[in-house]
Parts: sequence; structure tokens; C-alpha cells
Amino acid sequence: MSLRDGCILVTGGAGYVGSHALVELLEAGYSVVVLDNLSNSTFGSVTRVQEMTGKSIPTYNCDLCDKKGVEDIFSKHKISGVIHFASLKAVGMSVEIPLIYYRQNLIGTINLLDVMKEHGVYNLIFSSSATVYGDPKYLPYDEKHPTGGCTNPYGRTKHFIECILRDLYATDKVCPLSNYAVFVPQQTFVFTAKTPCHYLDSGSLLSIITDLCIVDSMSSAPAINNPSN
Ligand SMILES: O=c1ccn([C@@H]2O[C@H](COP(=O)(O)OP(=O)(O)O[C@H]3O[C@H](CO)[C@@H](O)[C@H](O)[C@H]3O)[C@@H](O)[C@H]2O)c(=O)[nH]1
Repeated sequence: MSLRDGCILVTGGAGYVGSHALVELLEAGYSVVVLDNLSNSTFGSVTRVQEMTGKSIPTYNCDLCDKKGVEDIFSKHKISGVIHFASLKAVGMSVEIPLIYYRQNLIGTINLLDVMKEHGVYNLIFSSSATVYGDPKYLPYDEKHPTGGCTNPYGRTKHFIECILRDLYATDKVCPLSNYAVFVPQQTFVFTAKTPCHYLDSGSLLSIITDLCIVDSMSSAPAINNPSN
């Protein structure tokens, strides 16, 4: 199934970055479905996106820790790819309530990956964070900077998820990724110019995007379908 034959599931799509991604995806001609537990947002943002674009967006108030709820969404919609923004993301709070961060971010992501596999969906863009780099060995960070050594639980959840995704990519007996998969670890600064749509159009099957400048990328919307940008 080509990506455009189905919908892109945007987890955390009601959030700040996720809702901007919706606009880009819709304007690039993708159909989208939103999953969000509304822990840090409302569906008002999605309503505004629908008003702006004139396109309708199925929305689900669903927590990724509710695996059955996630399965229901995959059963209702022909999902061809996922952009995974849903995440608790406050560094300070993650120090105060680490278990909640580990449960929401790690178990939620593992549930998502399980359900994707059950439904034969292997196209994923993961929204990571510059916190995976830990204390800088040099500045500015670039894609070659080592990850790990994170200084807080939030960063560790993102780092662990990157590790999980690398393992899945490496063991394609477990997770049958196509040979033409493009694995893009730590695309820290590329994302400013290259939107999620670029990655989808380039056939990325498992991409990790570290740190996001997607909101800025709104001004470079013409780059969406131009892989040379
Ligand atoms: O378990 C959870 C936790 C959060 N959310 C939702 O996820 C969205 C996250 O968006 P927001 O809180 O506005 O954060 P952003 O600034 O958009 O965070 C983006 O940028 C962060 C890095 O700065 C990444 O960690 C995040 O994954 C990415 O969404 C919100 O709608 C939340 O309601 C869920 O659906 N499930």
C-alpha cells in the first residue's frame, strides 16, 4: 500500500507541533487521523486546522497506553504511516514524576509499534528531542553528536525510544522493513527545511527526527514535495 492510499495517523496531533504538521500534511494531499489524549491540548487546534484547510480530520481522544483503543483506530482506518508526536515533554516535571514519563512515553510507544506491526504498518516518523544528546561534547550539536548520557527522565524516554527503533530496524526478521527503508537517525537540523511530507514522499520507512523546527518550516512550505530542498 502506498502512503497516499491510506491515512497518516498523527499521534499528539492536537499539540503545538502536531497541529502544524496536520496543515502541512493536508496541504500536501495526505489524509490524516489524529490520536491525542488531550493531556496538554484540546481538539480546538484540530478544529482550527479543519477550518483553515476545509478538510475533515477524524479525531480520537485516546491514550497510547490504551492498546485496545489504538487497535480500534487501526481497525477503523486504513493507516499507511504514522507520525508520532504524542509525548509528555516537560524536563522538570519528568524529574518529579519519572514513572509517569516512562509509562506514557515508553509503554505508549511500544503499544503503538505493536499495533503498527499487527497491521503491517512500518512507516514511522518519530518526534524526538535534542535532550537525547545529553551534556554537549561540542556545540552546536549536529547529527554526528553521540546520543545518551541524558540528564533527565524525559530525555531518557526519547533516547530509549530511538534505541528501540534502531533495534527494530536492525532486526528485520522481527520487524520486516523493506530493503529500501531510509533510516535517518538524528536529523537534528535538517528538519527545518524538510517537512514530514518530505520524509513520507521519500519513502522513509523508519525515520527518527531529533528536535523539531517544523513550525519554522511552515514558511518553507514549497519544500514539501521537493526532495532536493
Ligand atoms: O501520552 C501522551 C502525552 C501527550 N499527548 C499529547 O501529545 C501532544 C504533545 O504536544 P505538545 O504538548 O503541544 O508538545 P509539542 O511542543 O508539540 O512537542 C513536540 O516537540 C517535543 C520536543 O520539543 C517532542 O517531545 C514532542 O514529541 C513533540 O510533540 C499534546 O497534544 C498532548 O495532549 C498524548 O496524546 N499522549
